[in-house]
Amino acid sequence: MKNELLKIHPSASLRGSVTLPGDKSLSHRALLLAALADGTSHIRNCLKAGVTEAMIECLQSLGVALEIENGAFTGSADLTITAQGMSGLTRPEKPLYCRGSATTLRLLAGVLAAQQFESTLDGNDRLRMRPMDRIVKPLQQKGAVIRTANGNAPLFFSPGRLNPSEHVLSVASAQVKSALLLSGLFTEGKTLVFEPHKSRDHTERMLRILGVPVSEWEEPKKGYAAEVTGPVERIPALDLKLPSDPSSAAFLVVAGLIVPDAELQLQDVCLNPHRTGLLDVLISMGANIRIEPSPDIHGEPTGNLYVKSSTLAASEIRGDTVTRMIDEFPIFAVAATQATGITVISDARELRLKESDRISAVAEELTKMEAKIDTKPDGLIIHGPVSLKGADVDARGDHRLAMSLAVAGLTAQGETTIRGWRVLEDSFPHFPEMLRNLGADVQW
Ligand SMILES: O=C(O)C1=C[C@@H](OP(=O)(O)O)[C@@H](O)[C@H](O)C1
Ligand SMILES: C=C(OP(=O)(O)O)C(=O)O
Repeated sequence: MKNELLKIHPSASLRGSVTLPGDKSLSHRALLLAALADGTSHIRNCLKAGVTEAMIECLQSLGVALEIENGAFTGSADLTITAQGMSGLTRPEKPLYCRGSATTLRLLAGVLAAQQFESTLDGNDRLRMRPMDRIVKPLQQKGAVIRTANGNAPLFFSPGRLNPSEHVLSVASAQVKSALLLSGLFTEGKTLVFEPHKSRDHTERMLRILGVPVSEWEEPKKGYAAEVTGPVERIPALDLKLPSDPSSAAFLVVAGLIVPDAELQLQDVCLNPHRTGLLDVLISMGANIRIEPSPDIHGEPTGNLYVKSSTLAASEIRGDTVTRMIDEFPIFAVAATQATGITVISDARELRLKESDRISAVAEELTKMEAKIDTKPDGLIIHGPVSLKGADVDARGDHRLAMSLAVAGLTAQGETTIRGWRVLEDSFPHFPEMLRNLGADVQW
């Protein structure tokens, strides 16, 4: 098949300034809250990629009117969304298909659990393998009526009455926390969620700027609390310009560090403190990254990043840092192959439950490029620095693995070919083009 392979050759230099697509997590929340708002919302710089297209299609099936203003597939789009308020969604005629996006499915679950109509949430084969009990059980505890296929998608929702509830999560998860807080908007009384480490708090921040109070505190035994009180009668229409995605920025940050003569500027990146784990870790490893903060955008810290080629030293990562860089481990592993010493990642069992088993997949694919990586049940041990060798590698249906392998290819001797690379269109459709514009030798 034509264009089946992405081919990468080593790059001596990478230079330029880029604006990345809108943040994936913020785009999901903005779309969903706009679908519950009163009237017409405007979302600028919304991520326009596979995962948000899934959310857009699901919302259209729920009766929400969406217009994509600039139309072009640029990685971001300006959207106009017209909705009928908190009780304005309508019964979908067919199952809502979330492709491979757990964020889409889990956030929607929180809202569908509260509707007075039946609906079904489903996804692709990989999403059907990911654990959904983590949202289904607490939502059932609140009174939601949900049937599953053994704790996995598809999820079948029937009308139920939601009760106030308290949940103590065993693993920090912004998707689970957000699903519960969203269901709390439809619950008479309090919905309270504790998590052991604080995960990204975009839902809390966005609800607050829309005038919905969210209380947060910390308790010694139960952890970090987030609480909403419902029912919320009305959400005003949104008018938001979203900052760029730090998880997409991560690929260019690492490319800028490991390519020999590199100097990159990344504009308007979301710097929510629960997303900046990778930057903190890389800086502690000696990375030449300058962060220039700009004024907050709609309650989210934002800034420009300046990255230059660097010499890295190995690091140990565990605990809440894992939560703060949960999507960045595939690309972090590439950086660690170039760092002097042994990098150890622990407490990261969750990585086995993402788009791929990111512990095995990262180790196996980078080993094909002659990286020295051992796996543990809860993480990776990476020995560096090694001279990577170009190889024939596989994205395994995981957008973040595809882009990480492409960045590894920029420093590998010879040619790296990536099978199944188009999966990167799930979150960053213009990544290969952007790399090429910065001076990389990338072909497809
Ligand atoms: O809430 C979100 O937007 C997300 C939360 C994280 O998942 P978990 O909640 O499963 O940790 C992250 O991996 C995902 O890409 C986006
Ligand atoms: C894990 C991810 O997404 P999701 O859980 O939404 O599929 C990701 O984007 O890296």
